[in-house]
Amino acid sequence: MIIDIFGAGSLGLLFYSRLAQLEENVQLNLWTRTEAQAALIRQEGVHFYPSADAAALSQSLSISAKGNIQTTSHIDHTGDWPRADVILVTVKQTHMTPDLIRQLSKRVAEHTIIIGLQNGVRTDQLWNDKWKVYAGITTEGARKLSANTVIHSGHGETVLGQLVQRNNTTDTGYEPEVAACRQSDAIFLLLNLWTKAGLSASLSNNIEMAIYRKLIINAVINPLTALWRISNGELLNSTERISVMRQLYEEAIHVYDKADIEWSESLWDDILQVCRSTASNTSSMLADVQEGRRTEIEWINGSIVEIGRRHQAAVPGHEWVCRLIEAMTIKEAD
Ligand SMILES: NC(=O)C1=CN([C@@H]2O[C@H](COP(=O)(O)OP(=O)(O)OC[C@H]3O[C@@H](n4cnc5c(N)ncnc54)[C@H](OP(=O)(O)O)[C@@H]3O)[C@@H](O)[C@H]2O)C=CC1
Ligand SMILES: CC(C)(CO)C(=O)C(=O)O
Repeated sequence: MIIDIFGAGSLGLLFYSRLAQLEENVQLNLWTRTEAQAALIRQEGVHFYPSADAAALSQSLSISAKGNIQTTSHIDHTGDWPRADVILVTVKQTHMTPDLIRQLSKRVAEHTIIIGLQNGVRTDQLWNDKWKVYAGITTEGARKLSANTVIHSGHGETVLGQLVQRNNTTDTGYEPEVAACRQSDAIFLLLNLWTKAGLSASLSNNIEMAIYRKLIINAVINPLTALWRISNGELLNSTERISVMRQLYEEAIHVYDKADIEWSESLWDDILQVCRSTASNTSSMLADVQEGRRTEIEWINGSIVEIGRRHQAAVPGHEWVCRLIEAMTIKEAD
């Protein structure tokens, strides 16, 4: 099986390190942005900490480079390479440019499955509608320490479900009846490999619900941790913080109701539980702000604002956090 990974950041290096350890007949192609990173990984491989505890004890595994490690700009010179069976897209929403999609298209054949692992949702039409695109909603935690060092900081699970794209007349951009879609054999092979690699994954018949559940979790936790510069667990340390979280939550479910987006009664408790179970985490948005990188706010709270706008539902809290976060990072943005 040929598996391409686009983006050698935290998640990309995690999947690469896990899959590279398999004895199975897997051809890996890892696509980086810079030649410096590709050269370093080709030369030294990846230093992989399989857990946060292993990182605390400085016990990393040395993963030798396996397969091809190249920059995405090299992709135009790989015309005769066999196309990928599976493409894991592990760049951020901010990196999903038309140029990246064009480069990725060079690796796509009719049978190729593309799995996007981004947080947040897009309201624009990104993918070629002939491609088999899946969403991967993951609670795995990964943290890149250097260009070739990564920690598997939290063991979670990944839910995969096929997105059936349709035209722009809908709220979500995707058909909900994914159960009807024929799941390709490659996805089952991938799930099997994923399990052998020590990762947990399953297929969902209602990926929409998983996507919008994760969206609210991120929309409540990420901007507030970034604004207050606190860990996820510290959100629960005062009633004032919890009441701001609650406002964002209530605005979001009001929008979901107006837009007919399904949500579960346990959602508020789920958010509190994520704060507890990832208590020491630096949220990805706080990490972006600390590093001066552009955040994914536009695809997280920004999508809630956009759906609210289309359904005349007021979302002042989400509008404010978008403005506050955008103003925090704008001068550092690349
Ligand atoms: N990390 C985690 O635990 C989780 C992350 N997610 C989601 O997964 C996505 C990825 O997150 P994460 O791995 O943390 O992000 P990172 O920023 O660590 O990784 C993104 C990588 O994409 C690379 N990249 C950017 N543009 C290109 C390009 N044109 N060609 C090739 N590579 C490129 C970046 O390279 P460079 O560094 O050189 O710019 C970077 O290494 C996000 O949407 C995030 O919200 C979801 C759940 C958990
Ligand atoms: C679930 C959560 C909030 C964990 O940190 C996350 O997905 C993120 O930081 O982006």
